[in-house]
Amino acid sequence: MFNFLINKLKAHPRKIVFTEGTDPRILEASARLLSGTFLTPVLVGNPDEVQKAAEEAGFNIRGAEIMDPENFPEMEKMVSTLVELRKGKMTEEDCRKNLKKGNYFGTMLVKMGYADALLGGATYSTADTVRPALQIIKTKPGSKIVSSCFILVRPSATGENEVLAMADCAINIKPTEDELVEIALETANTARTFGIDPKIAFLSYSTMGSGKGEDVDKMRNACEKAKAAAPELAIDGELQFDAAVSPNVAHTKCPESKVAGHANTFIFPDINAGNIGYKIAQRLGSFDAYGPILQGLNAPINDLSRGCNAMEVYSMAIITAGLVD
Ligand SMILES: CC(C)(COP(=O)(O)OP(=O)(O)OC[C@H]1O[C@@H](n2cnc3c(N)ncnc32)[C@H](O)[C@@H]1OP(=O)(O)O)[C@@H](O)C(=O)NCCC(=O)NCCS
Ligand SMILES: CC(=O)OP(=O)(O)O
Repeated sequence: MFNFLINKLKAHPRKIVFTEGTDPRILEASARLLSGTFLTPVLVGNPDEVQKAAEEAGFNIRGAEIMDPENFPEMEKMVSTLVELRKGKMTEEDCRKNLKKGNYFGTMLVKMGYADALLGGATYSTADTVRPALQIIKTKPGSKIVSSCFILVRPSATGENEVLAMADCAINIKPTEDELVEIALETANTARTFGIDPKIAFLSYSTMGSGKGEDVDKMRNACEKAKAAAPELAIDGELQFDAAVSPNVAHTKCPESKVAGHANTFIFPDINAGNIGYKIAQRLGSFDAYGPILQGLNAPINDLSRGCNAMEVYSMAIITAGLVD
């Protein structure tokens, strides 16, 4: 599934920071990455503790770099760089305190070029993983917000993977109409990267006016704005999930829609729906979930679900570093 990213990394090997260097899932994924030699793990933590955790868990992490915020030779330079970046928003004392934590320290390792990418969130919450990136790395030119998308993969009976994209399941709590448009267009790009020809459904509890309410209006308006912004894309809404994915239901509820019944890229109205929706697909629908993949950020930094396993960490590391331009 991710061979295209592995091949890219083989041509340009990278370094990826893991902010939770003693977590057994991170250590297992690191050992696996080290055997591939295309991605060097940079494990944040005390070297003795990281080595001890690796030995106890039985993983060989020879070749990994271990960086300890308590003993980092360039810490003074890092503090002054962060003070400058957060001028008026963080005092020097705040910066020193924050840089003792793996999330801020790791993000600054990327910002200052010690590493190419970062993956965190095995134990940190999404907010604590993403906040340093929002504050320090910022949005890339042309993006107003950072959003996120999940790629969901399920092997099908025909042997071909079923691949879907879902957004925003992790970052923007109550996106506005314009933010939903940006989320949809970014997600279409991410979907294409993973081989999906995006058919985008703006999801709701209503199909084409069958239900009423301001949340319905928001999804319909956002859908119309997205169509106007990207007329070349297949976009429709507002659609209920059954109308979006089932040709039979689509035939009954909205036979004129070209997206309904065949949608593969789903835009949720808010994070409640999105986060619950992707976890239902993952836990009850037998989909593997890769994400949240951050979109619109100025450097490749990604989050993990705290419920992740070592194989998901391994795949997310490849996705994160493989998306470096
Ligand atoms: C992402 C999130 C942590 C940001 O919230 P926050 O830290 O309270 O954000 P703040 O409003 O204090 O903003 C912090 C900085 O991030 C920036 N920011 C916040 N949200 C942003 C977004 N979506 N895109 C770009 N920048 C953003 C702000 O502009 C601000 O920058 P500044 O300090 O340089 O001015 C918050 O939206 C959140 O908790 N989202 C849900 C996370 C979650 O629980 N997901 C479920 C599990 S995956
Ligand atoms: C993405 C997500 O839901 O993360 P967590 O499970 O860690 O809250």
